Amino acid sequence: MSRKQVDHDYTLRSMSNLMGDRWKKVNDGGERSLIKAASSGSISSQGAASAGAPAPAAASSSTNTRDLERAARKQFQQDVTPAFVYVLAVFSALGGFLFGYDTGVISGAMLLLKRELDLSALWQEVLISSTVAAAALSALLGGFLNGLFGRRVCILLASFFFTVGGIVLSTAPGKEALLAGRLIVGVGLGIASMTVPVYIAEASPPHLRGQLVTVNTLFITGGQFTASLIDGAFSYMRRDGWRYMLGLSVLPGLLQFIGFLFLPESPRWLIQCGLTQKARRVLSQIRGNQNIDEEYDSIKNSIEEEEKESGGDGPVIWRMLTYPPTRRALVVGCGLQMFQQLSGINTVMYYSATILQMSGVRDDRLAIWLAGLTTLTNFLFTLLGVWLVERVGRRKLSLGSILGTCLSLSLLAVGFLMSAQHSPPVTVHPLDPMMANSTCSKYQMCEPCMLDPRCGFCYRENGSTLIASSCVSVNKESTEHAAWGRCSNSTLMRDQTYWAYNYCPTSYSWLVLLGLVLYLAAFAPGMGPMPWTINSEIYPLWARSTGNACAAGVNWTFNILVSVTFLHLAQYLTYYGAFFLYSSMALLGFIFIYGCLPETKGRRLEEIEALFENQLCSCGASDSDEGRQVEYIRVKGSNYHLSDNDASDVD
Ligand SMILES: O[C@H]1[C@H](O)[C@@H](O)[C@H](O)[C@@H](O)[C@H]1O
Repeated sequence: MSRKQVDHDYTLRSMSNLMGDRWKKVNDGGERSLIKAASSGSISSQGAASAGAPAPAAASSSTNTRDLERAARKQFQQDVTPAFVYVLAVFSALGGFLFGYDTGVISGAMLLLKRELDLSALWQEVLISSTVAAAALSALLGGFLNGLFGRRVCILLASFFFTVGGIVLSTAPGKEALLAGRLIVGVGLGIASMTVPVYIAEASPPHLRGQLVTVNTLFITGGQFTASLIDGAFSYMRRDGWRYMLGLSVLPGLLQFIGFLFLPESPRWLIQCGLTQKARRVLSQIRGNQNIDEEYDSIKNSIEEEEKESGGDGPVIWRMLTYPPTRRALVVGCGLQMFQQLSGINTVMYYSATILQMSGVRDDRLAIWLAGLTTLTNFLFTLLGVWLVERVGRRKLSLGSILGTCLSLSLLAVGFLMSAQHSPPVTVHPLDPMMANSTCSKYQMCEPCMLDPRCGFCYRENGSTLIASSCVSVNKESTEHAAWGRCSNSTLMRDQTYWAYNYCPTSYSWLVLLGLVLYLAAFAPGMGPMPWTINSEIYPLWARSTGNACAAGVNWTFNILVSVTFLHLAQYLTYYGAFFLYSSMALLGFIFIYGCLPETKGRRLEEIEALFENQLCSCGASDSDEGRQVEYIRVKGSNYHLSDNDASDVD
């Protein structure tokens, strides 16, 4: 399949409203082809009919024509996109919002929780990572549930888990109940993360599919931003503030649950299950006043064909692995998710507060609010992705994004390297009153001192010079203070005395800050959303839920792997080593995407399987006509050709 071609039945009703008199002005010969065929030989059965139309009109009419074409496109898209599809996408994307909210809110909640419930470091780790681990497992299980019960039931199930989890968390009497709540929320996250993109993709018309699925990632980053605002607001409430932070997720969970009691099942899943009458009803409901015969037939035919081709019995995953096109799609889908996480997004987000502290923001509260700026930047640049996805396509967007990610990670690494090379020396070595010869007092420079998780750097600042700097053991209860000495509590910390844990004061912080901003600007529009969007469209229907389940499972697994290993990585490789490593991962990701990802923009879900029929990594050869979007509308036997690229003429 080399060219996208959408063939819609279209009544003259809306077209004639639109063209009215102008049509009469340029035509006096009754109904015939309005626009000549695509200049570069976009011949199809319908296109061929157009090609036989009379010669092009004079150049003077070309401006009119372009206006006409633009207006026709607008009208066409308005008619094929009833508001219902948007309602459906927004209610589904609440799952994305909860994904972002529940993964983001925990860092702020933990600051309060650890004090109030006296949590050990192990319990803190367990509470944070249990959700991600549960999500990884339930995403895999979600594939099975999706195939069995359908997308709608799975989304209902996920929102039920979000709601119950939120209630358990906000009323938890102790850490065990908190763990139960976090696990329940994690199960919801896994199911929602794999189901929502599939559901939106299956309900959307092809020209909007990328945008609407990308909206789900916009909701993820929106959820992360909201979580940072809520964390900031409730951080002032020392007692029980965490109950509100964790419990507020009940509201969107409940809203989604109620919404989905009324929203329909995916028509594609219904057809697959043989519920054809219901599928027809749903399809015409979500396509508004459109004639759905052609779309319905095309889905039905391709399901029948797919089933014949993929053949054989056995578990879906086995059939996927033994059938070359789905095996290739699975490699691409899982590879994208893996490289998304290996590019270190969650480390960068998590580490942003420290990066800000390095830049001289010393007030804790201010650092929390400023960390909100990081999540806001992530959100705003994802918005750019929503705008770009249908304009430049998935492949170019992913390639540009991962290249930018790779370069900005290198800049971050250089920033850390410069900071390390100009690391301030330890000038005083006070004796540790508790353990006379602790390791901390042996360090001569700030860099090794801060890389050791047991130590922190205590110093005074006189203008821009550091004086009386020492490396001291950290307080075991809270990393905000030293275990002893002048940095051990706020009252002793007068006269420009500061405690730096996890970072060193540096004059190169601007470089790190610049790297952070560029990183988010590059990652968020492409590598953030594209793995989800592309996975929702590259598998044939019979393999879609399993394919998405595997890819989401890979995403969550690498998420936990990268975040759990970061501090150890930093300890062994230093910060700049860790960021250079992420940068090389992004470079590998670039090569992978360049070689293996075909363009899926504008194609019908049923056409996409053909893109994976050839050898796996053919450097995008299958999308030679990428960007050419050709849509045909049948106007009582005539052909209207909408082309993005041509200045077509009216005959
Ligand atoms: O696509 C999302 C998004 O980019 C988030 O910001 C990130 O935290 C998730 O891990 C990722 O899957």
